[in-house]
Amino acid sequence: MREIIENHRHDLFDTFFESGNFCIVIVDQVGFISYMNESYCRFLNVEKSNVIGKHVSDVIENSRMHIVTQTGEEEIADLQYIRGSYMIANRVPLRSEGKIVGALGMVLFRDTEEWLKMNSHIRDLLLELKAYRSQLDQPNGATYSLHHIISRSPELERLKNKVKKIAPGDVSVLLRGESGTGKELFAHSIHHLSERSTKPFVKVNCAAIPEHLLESELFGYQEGAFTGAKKGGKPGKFQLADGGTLFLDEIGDMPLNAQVKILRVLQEGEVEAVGATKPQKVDVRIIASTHQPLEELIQTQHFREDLFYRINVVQFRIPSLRERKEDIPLLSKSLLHKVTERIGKRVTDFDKDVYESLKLYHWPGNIRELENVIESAVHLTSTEFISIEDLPDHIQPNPYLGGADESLKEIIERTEKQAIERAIKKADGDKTKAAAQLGIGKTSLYDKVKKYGL
Ligand SMILES: Nc1ncnc2c1ncn2[C@@H]1O[C@H](COP(=O)(O)OP(=O)(O)OP(=O)(O)O)[C@@H](O)[C@H]1O
Repeated sequence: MREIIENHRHDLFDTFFESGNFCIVIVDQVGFISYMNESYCRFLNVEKSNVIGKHVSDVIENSRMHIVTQTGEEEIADLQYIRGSYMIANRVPLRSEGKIVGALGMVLFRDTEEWLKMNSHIRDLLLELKAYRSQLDQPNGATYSLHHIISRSPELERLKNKVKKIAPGDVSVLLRGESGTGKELFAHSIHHLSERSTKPFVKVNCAAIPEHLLESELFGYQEGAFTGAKKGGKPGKFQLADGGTLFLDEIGDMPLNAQVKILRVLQEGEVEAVGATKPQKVDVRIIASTHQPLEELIQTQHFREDLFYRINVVQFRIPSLRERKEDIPLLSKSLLHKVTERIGKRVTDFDKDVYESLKLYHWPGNIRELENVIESAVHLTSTEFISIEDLPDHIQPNPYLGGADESLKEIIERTEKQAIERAIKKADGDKTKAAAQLGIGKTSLYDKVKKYGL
């Protein structure tokens, strides 16, 4: 930096002072002009050669440069009436070896028009920023995007890539997978990546709404539609999702009569609120999810085939956690971070053998279950690390099973040795008694004692 200044002092001076639209003037300690750049000369309509050496008050109307050299106080963004309008200027005293040797003046805006233009430009940008901020603050219902889906397995990476491809369109998506595999996260992510991302994302838990309320929940009702109906009526989930995405969670649990009605809305693009006299246009993208075998439900007439084809345009199967065990360490770390942040306890990692145990378990509840296990371990641990003992019993490795790389013969022999040892100890060294307790002959016991060197 220093080198640049030393070596190119003149060029730098010219670049800064002479280029662009800045108007710059430098005066000595009593206010005589030592320098005025081209831009300022043009603005004042004066010749450079004529102004150097003149007193600033003779050249610039209402100048305060000579005052600043006296007061030693800088004046920032000061309004100065000049050539019929106000300009905005900075005036800074120049010091050398502690003494004021002059002052530098710089016109920021040559008239208030220029300032107003800039002002309105900035205001416009600020308004735009505010609009974006309020859009972000106004939750549209979709909180998660693809980067919240933690994974390293090729299966999930492939899935994420496919999601990126189909998200922008309007096709209906059916998400399948066991409970807790992350279907809802994927639904959020699809919405986020779609052109509807600024519009609402509305979730309907089809399994949780009582059958008699389903119709009014989904399609809304008009004022006075039934006793107890709210004044002014109530919009349904379809109306709330208008322009955005409707996520039909657990669609396999939806009653048949509601299936018929949903199908009609999807076919006609219109909903009829309970008690309404005419239908209302709605534009929603459907994402449905299920852990149920819909094809079997169709066979047993619990799910309508026509609705199935309507929602099953693109289908994704989210693999269970046991099918992607390589995701477990990364997921566990990320969930540990999430849990510790939520409950405010400092726990930073897992002992190495914990990862092994987590990989051996079959995770019927998938990631939701993993999160619960981690949360309980965080509560139980008294150190910064989670150890095997902090895991629930059913996840702790079975001591008889041993490590994953042991052969069946090794596991059997190790277990046999431990059982014989324990029986002999229990019988206070009486081998006849120990053999009887184990249900084997005395000779057989002696052979094994010899074999295992007991
Ligand atoms: N890949 C992942 N990375 C991080 N968190 C995940 C991941 N997958 C799922 N989760 C978390 O696991 C929990 C269950 O996920 P989600 O609700 O999306 O599953 P689901 O398949 O919709 O379950 P259900 O069928 O029971 O509704 C949530 O807390 C979610 O944040």
